[in-house]
Amino acid sequence: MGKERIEKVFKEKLANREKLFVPYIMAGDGGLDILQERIQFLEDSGVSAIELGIPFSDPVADGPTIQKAGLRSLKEGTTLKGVLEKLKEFKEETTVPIIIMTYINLVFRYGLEKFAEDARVAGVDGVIIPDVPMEEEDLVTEYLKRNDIAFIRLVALTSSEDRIKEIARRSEGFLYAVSVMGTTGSRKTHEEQVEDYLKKLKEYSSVPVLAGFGISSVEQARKLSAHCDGVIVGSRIVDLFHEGKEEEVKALIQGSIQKLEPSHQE
Ligand SMILES: O=P(O)(O)OC[C@@H](O)[C@@H](O)c1c[nH]c2ccccc12
Repeated sequence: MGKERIEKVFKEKLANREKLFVPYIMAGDGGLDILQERIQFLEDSGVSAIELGIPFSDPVADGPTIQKAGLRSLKEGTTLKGVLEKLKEFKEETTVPIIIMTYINLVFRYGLEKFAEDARVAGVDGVIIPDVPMEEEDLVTEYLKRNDIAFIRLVALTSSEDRIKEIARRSEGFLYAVSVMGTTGSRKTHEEQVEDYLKKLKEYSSVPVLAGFGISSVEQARKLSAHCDGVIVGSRIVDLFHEGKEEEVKALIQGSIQKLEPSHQE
């Protein structure tokens, strides 16, 4: 359970020459009653962990797809408390690591200490809180540490070398490399830049490095994970589930994992 579960599962998959795949889903999109079934489906499809979003009224880091999913979920009456209670109900049957993604406001409202404790009891292994900067993280990490929950850190393409080094040094569970693709500059230059960035992160980080943001196809997932340990896919998965295209979700996951053939030197 906890941080060790993430690290153990990831290590086993990597030792088995699989790339890591972490889907993001919005908790309560379609109602909390389907959460267990959805987690089970993803687990059976071979994911390495699940990033479970908590809906929030002011999701500053979310794109339009995830914002819409958040609104649907809020309409269903989803709360942080409700999600943790639901997870707790079936935690004995869940073997895939669960990572909660929430904004700090919701955590403050819940109570930091209580959140960390209730998350542990619910079987949560890690959390992502994108609006807590490195300079202010101690407040949160103290409680998470006590409950053995990994605080997953994000790095950006625009982070300075020193900042990248420091975040990588502190990383737990895995390092989330925000790798937005195809926005500025020529495609080639951009790809080279992302490649160097991921390679650098790999060098500094003692935990696996996963690339996320803007990945929606098997081709993109394979391209990026060639330079790191795997990928995180959010919006595409959220859309496919919403449209009822579960088989496409499975195909995206399984195509991206691309188990590597053992090399002849071994
Ligand atoms: O949706 P995308 O482009 O596939 O990117 C993943 C992302 O949505 C997911 O990890 C996420 C959802 N909300 C966030 C807020 C901050 C950081 C990350 C996230």
